[in-house]
Amino acid sequence: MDNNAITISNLTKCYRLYEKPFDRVKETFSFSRSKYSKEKCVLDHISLEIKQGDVVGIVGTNGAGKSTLLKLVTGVLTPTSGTISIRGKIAALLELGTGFNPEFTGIKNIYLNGTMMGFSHEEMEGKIQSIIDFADIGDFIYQPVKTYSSGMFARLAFAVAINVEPDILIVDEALSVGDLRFQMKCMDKMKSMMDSGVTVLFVSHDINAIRRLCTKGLWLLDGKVQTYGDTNRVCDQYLDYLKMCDMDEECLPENKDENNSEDIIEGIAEFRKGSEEAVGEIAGIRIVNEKGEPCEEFDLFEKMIVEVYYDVFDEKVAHPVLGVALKRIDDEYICGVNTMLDNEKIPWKYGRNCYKLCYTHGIRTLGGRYYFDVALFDKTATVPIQYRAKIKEFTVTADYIGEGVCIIPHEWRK
Ligand SMILES: Nc1ncnc2c1ncn2[C@@H]1O[C@H](COP(=O)(O)OP(=O)(O)OP(=O)(O)O)[C@@H](O)[C@H]1O
Repeated sequence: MDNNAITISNLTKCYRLYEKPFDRVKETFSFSRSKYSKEKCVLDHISLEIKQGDVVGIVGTNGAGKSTLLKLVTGVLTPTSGTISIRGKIAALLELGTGFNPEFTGIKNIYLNGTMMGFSHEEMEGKIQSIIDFADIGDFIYQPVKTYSSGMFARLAFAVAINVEPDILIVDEALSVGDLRFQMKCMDKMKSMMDSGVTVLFVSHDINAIRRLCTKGLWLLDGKVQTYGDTNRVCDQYLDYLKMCDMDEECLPENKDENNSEDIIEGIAEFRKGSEEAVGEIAGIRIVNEKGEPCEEFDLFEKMIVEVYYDVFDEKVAHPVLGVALKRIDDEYICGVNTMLDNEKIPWKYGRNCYKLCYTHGIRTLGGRYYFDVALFDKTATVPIQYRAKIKEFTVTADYIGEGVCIIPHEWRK
């Protein structure tokens, strides 16, 4: 038997969209079965296995289908096709209001929620005091929830969801509601639930929270699973996608499989004499690890060597300079170095030359996709002999979850 808490197979959720409200009536009563609607699939054949104890962070742009997925898992919505099988009791924190009756008091809603989760009245009696204490909304607990502020409402919803000892907890972006102290209290409680093996599905636009809390990441793109697996990898890919979106209207995701790996293995084209006026030309670069193996992926602390191959046609250039610029996929300039600044003299002999830049202590940027620009300059490092932008892309992987642009070497002291 598998140890899945949630198994989702071929799950699809579609809506019928009608241009005018009356079109729905026309379609229902049409003898010729004419269609007056368009079908919109917001989740498209999703299959997922979520193991017991997994804490899955779900990311995706607005409208990707995250909330719909959570609502289907909790049973608030029914699928158009496909199946979901659940093992254990679910508690859910969905959009404000879901699962609560506005006319009922807080207390009555607690019992109502408990019943929906499968607890008996007696079982809920044993839990009610801890829920009331956790919510901490004073006498409002005896008032109808329609009189609550959104903060009070969130407190009650949270208090119920995390005090009923669920096997599966589902949280849709709810943490941002309520005051800071309450958020910390909830986070504390959620963390201990995660540590005690509760399965969690957690939708958030806060990527750093997902990195810190989740054991797995799920990226939904247009109702489909784009990636599911290692949290950092999923977050890095998703962030790169967002950066690309900023740059590119079409917003196409990076498809790693399309990368031509032959290029890395075969390396650089042979020396060919350039045009009359050319004095030198960059043939290409290889990014290799400590063992000299070409790599596409580096841990942020891993030694990286950039081998720059260039062809010299005119040996008379005095003190040429080699520059290497590291940039993030969204063109953010991370770090540029050149041989003039470092008092290095590069070889400049007719034919193929090579000079290597070694990042001895690793790239130390946050995880994600980056690229190099490489250039040859005159001795002042201002006039380019040749500038090759975006000559090679690569990925930085990072287990250390810092924030910002790079991880500066550091230590803590008393
Ligand atoms: N009842 C409905 N009828 C038609 N379309 C709907 C309905 N409910 C949701 N949708 C559409 O389904 C898509 C997915 O919505 P969903 O709320 O799941 O996205 P989301 O990823 O949670 O987005 P957000 O980050 O903005 O909360 C959206 O395009 C939304 O407009």
